Amino acid sequence: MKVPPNNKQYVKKSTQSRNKSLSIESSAEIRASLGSTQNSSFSSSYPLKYYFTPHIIHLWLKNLESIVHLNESSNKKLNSDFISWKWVIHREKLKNSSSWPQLTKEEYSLISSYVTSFTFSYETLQAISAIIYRPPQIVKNVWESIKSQLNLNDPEEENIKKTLINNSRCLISQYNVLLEIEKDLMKFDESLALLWDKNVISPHSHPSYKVYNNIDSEKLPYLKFTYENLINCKVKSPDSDFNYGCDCEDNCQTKKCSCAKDNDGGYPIQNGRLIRTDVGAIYECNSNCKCNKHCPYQIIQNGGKNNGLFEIFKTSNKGWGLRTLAPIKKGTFVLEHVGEILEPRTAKLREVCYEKLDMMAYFDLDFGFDENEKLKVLCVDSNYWCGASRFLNHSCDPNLMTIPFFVEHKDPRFQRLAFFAKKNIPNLTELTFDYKISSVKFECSCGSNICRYNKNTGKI
Ligand SMILES: C[S@@+](CC[C@H](N)C(=O)[O-])C[C@H]1O[C@@H](n2cnc3c(N)ncnc32)[C@H](O)[C@@H]1O
Repeated sequence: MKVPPNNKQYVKKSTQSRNKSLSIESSAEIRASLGSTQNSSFSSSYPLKYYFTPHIIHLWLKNLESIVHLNESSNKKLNSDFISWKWVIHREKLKNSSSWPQLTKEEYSLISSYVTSFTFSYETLQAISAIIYRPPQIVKNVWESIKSQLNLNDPEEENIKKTLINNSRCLISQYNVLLEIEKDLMKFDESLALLWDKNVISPHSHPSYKVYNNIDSEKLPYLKFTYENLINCKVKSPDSDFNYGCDCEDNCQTKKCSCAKDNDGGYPIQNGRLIRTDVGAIYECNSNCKCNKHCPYQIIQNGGKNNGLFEIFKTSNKGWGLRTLAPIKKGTFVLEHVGEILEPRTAKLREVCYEKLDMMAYFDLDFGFDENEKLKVLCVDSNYWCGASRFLNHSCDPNLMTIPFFVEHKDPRFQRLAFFAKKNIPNLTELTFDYKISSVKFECSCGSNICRYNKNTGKI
């Protein structure tokens, strides 16, 4: 079985941490919830993270999200059952057994508690399967037998459809996605050991960035490249009160422009360069404004698609990295950090999964929010849907810095993230920024002589 040379993917980029409320014991559990009984192939001495490509993790998470997003009260019961020690221990035991033992009384009564309080649905079935770590078919059989004892109707295909239709449109679209995902995951089950075999996994996605590897034979993982944020369907639309623009008749040539005034101390980019670094966030003109794209307050939004200037390359000690193929002047907008925008509950769920796999790939969009407003804070996940910035490594002496910015929606939740050059950056230099990780455990290979994590130079 082949194991990738370096599959450490991410570290947490936000300084704010969240509490755990849902625990995912192992991916085998999810496979079990999808009907696989071949859990023995999964036990191995290799850490779980070695088995997962960003694509697989993405599919896996999507499936899990559809399970836990039923409704508030259903979720409460499902979550508390999922994390209760009783079922955690139970799952551990089942994971180590080579065949499925007979259903226990406790498992039966757990299923029973759902039959009496929940409407049958595909999602509930999967969630129960995940809690007790049994294939959904077993759970379904028990569900049906309990229903018939209670003299209730058997779950029919039509009933399932009706339940789904009664739920939100979002859930219906998820149902189809779920079926697709299930197919994919079944394939994944069969070829688990081959996942990292270069002959089987050829590069599927074709980023429009150059890719260069003179270190080893590893190919770029299968990712979905995007230039714009993709908004997850569970995220509430921006508040329309914040969709406004300026009335400038002169293409914003005077400082009277109301968008420019949104910026503390005035619009901070002049002649294409950031003139102040103490800006909280940058506000730009947008399609609601009377100006055209030649207005001086539309710099970031017009520079984001410059993908010819970067190269994704293999570093000797940090996995893949990103470097510039042209010199960059201090203060220039370099690129936007894009990915999938998630609402806090989905983000929290993914965080738990990523933590288990020791790979974090998200930014909290928390600029301007205080500690009490965490439930409003959206998050960018760039594990799978991503831009070139996904490959930016950490440095304690970075050449990039992040600044939030707003264009179309000035709704504070929908802030976007821009990387600006902190210094003049010569051609072929690796682009880096400071992840601001507080953990002492971070094994930093930035190589800077002011490295905070290095025993000799560090302060952390
Ligand atoms: C956002 S990803 C960057 C791209 C990554 N190198 C890759 O190959 O996909 C973050 C991950 O890169 C690696 N990394 C980034 N900066 C690093 C550093 N200074 N020292 C060691 N590893 C680093 C860690 O494995 C981290 O989890």
